[in-house]
Amino acid sequence: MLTKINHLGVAVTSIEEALPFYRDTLGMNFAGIEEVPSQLVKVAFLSIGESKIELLEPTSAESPVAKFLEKNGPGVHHVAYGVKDIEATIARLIAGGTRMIDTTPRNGAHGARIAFLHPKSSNGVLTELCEVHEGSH
Ligand SMILES: C[C@@H](C(=O)O)C(=O)SCCNC(=O)CCNC(=O)[C@H](O)C(C)(C)COP(=O)(O)OP(=O)(O)OC[C@H]1O[C@@H](n2cnc3c(N)ncnc32)[C@H](O)[C@@H]1OP(=O)(O)O
Ligand SMILES: [Co+2]
Repeated sequence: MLTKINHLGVAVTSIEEALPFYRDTLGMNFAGIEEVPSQLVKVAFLSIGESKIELLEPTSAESPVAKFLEKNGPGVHHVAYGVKDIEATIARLIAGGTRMIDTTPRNGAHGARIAFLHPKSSNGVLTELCEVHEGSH
């Protein structure tokens, strides 16, 4: 069902201020910045080997990330797992009683299709499914 961890989402107040730590101090590969209007965030991707860190900056006070930052300050926001067939995975989770935030896929970064599980249904960890195809994302 899940293939591997696709990325870890980290909430930041400013990508510009957070980026030097990841790119320069830790030496991760900076893969660019993208705005994702459907989620009201701007994201920066950094890669290390097969793994990625997604820095999330809210673009509006209504953004889920703005609410998270208000409550918790900057920090780890979600874990995203790669899946091959997101509809089938969502259906299987719903059938098993998991509470989904998204019952149908939404558009995420790089045009990937994503869906979130509610943290109350995943032991307090906001969890994202991310449909990934070979050679992309
Ligand atoms: C670009 C894209 C991509 O990868 O391609 C992305 O990742 S976009 C990443 C940004 N997008 C998203 O996060 C979309 C999915 N998230 C959401 O829909 C929302 O943030 C919810 C997770 C439903 C929370 O919204 P809500 O309005 O209910 O906020 P709330 O503060 O009242 O939270 C309700 C309960 O969930 C907990 N909660 C909230 N956010 C959490 C998080 N990130 N991790 C763990 N727990 C979390 C709160 O502490 C609270 O628990 P207590 O009740 O115990 O106090
Ligand atoms: Co994400």
